[in-house]
Amino acid sequence: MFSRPSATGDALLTTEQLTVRFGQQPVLDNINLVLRPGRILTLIGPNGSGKSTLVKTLIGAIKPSAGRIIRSPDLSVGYVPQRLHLDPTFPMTVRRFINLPKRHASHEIGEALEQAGAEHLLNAAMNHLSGGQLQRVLLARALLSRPSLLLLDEATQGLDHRGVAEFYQRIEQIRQRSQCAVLMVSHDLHVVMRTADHVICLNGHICCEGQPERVASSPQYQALFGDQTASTLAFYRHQHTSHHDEETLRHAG
Ligand SMILES: Nc1ncnc2c1ncn2[C@@H]1O[C@H](COP(=O)(O)OP(=O)(O)OP(=O)(O)O)[C@@H](O)[C@H]1O
Repeated sequence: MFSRPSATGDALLTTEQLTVRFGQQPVLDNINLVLRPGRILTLIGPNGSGKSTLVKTLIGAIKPSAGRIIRSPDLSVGYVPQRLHLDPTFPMTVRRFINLPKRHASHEIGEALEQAGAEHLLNAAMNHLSGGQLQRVLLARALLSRPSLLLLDEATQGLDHRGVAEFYQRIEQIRQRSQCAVLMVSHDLHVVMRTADHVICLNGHICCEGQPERVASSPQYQALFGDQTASTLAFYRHQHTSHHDEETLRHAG
């Protein structure tokens, strides 16, 4: 599981007292986390709480002001960004986009697109993709590096409920198939509470973390997400009660 980095063991990536400032503005303070193979860690937090900054620091795009990141030699990162800025006047197919900056063999591209549910989009124009289709293409591109760690920064932004559920299902299938670790930034509190192994609630610093129910019932979480807490917890309990009932029924049957 994720734990404080006293013993990093088989960790893919560990941060120790990671701190980021933009000029004089502190954005991340004393972040300690451990990412282990095959686990799903979800980052939640209000707007501006430093989630994207943390992800960008982990991929090396932002230099920490203090602290350090320890990366395993086995670490290979696949990154799905929050946004993609493409010049709308510059036509580009998915095939071409996915071969940037490095060309890949056709069978590898086919496999990555299939895993991401985007096999039919190979010859589509990038600037004609819907939000959900674009996310799948970005996911396919991230999978091409055969990541041991998949980093997703609000990958479900703009998707409807069904799109969100499908996306999370797909990530779970990918995790099971490749045993990669997943770190995702999410505002989908309901889904987070159902799918994450470990949740970190960020607000410049880690204000609470642990298994979903523990986080959802913590005072720090409630202070940040108060109005959403009751429904999130109710949803979580309903899901678990339903699973429990199914189990009981199965055993009884
Ligand atoms: N390059 C930058 N230069 C200066 N300030 C920045 C920079 N990038 C982010 N910030 C600031 O750092 C803070 C954290 O931003 P960040 O994007 O990490 O938050 P977030 O939790 O991902 O927010 P959201 O949920 O809205 O995506 C914000 O106050 C933001 O304005």
